[in-house]
Amino acid sequence: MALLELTHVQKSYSDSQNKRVLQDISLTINQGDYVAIMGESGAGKTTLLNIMATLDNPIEGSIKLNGVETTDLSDGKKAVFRRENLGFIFQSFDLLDIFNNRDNIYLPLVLTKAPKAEMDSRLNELAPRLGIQELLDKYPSQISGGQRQRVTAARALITQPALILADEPTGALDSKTAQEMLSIFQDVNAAGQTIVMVTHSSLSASYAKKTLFIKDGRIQTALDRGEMTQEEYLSAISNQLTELTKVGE
Ligand SMILES: Nc1ncnc2c1ncn2[C@@H]1O[C@H](COP(=O)(O)OP(=O)(O)OP(=O)(O)O)[C@@H](O)[C@H]1O
Repeated sequence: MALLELTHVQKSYSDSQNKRVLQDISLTINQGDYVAIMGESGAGKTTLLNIMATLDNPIEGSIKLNGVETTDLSDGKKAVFRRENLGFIFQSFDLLDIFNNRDNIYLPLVLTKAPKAEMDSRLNELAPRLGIQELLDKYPSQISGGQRQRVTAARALITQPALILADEPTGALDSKTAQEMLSIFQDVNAAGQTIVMVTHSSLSASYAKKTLFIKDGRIQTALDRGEMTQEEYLSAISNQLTELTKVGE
């Protein structure tokens, strides 16, 4: 079933001489997909993710999430829609320093008036997996960037959203913690949640089921993992990235 459908999406920013940052993006993400988005710096990956997230509007095109045309929603409705359908692991969507980490993680559930016992039981399951038990009573300003990233992941995962959107989720993590985060993503994906992840890391992308390569605001190519082992997929992704940088040289 199509969870997210982008049709002929175009984007330019008014302060960049109307250069098309996204040229003509059409893609479908089905329920249960795990999609990595790769491409060089400035290719348009974060812009695309922000548009999928309803945090930014395209200048042309349609975005349907769960069958709802999100470009037509008012800002208030978009906020409710995001809360009900999406989980964000974005650096720009940082934790609030007025709350400790536990309350930051609970916040999206508090907004949906979830019972406290339910919040506790979900956090008790997530916290050890993300290695954040010791951090829950601290405040975001008291922990490192990588630790904040893990707390942010808990905040995104605790609502069990239909679609998890992640921008460089392993960027600030050491390799062991990065592997942990990716294995959690694999588990939640196996349990039916859909993930879209922007990454510069071929290794991170090799955990996904499909990788989209963006160049100059267009999807240049897509690579399905299919029956490949993770090692074979990693090598295919690395080769594709090399090809991508060659084109137009
Ligand atoms: N708010 C903005 N206003 C003006 N131009 C922007 C804005 N955000 C991004 N851009 C421009 O749009 C283009 C695509 O940026 P985007 O951040 O989407 O790329 P990216 O592929 O995510 O890059 P990176 O890997 O470096 O994060 C770049 O040329 C960038 O300078």
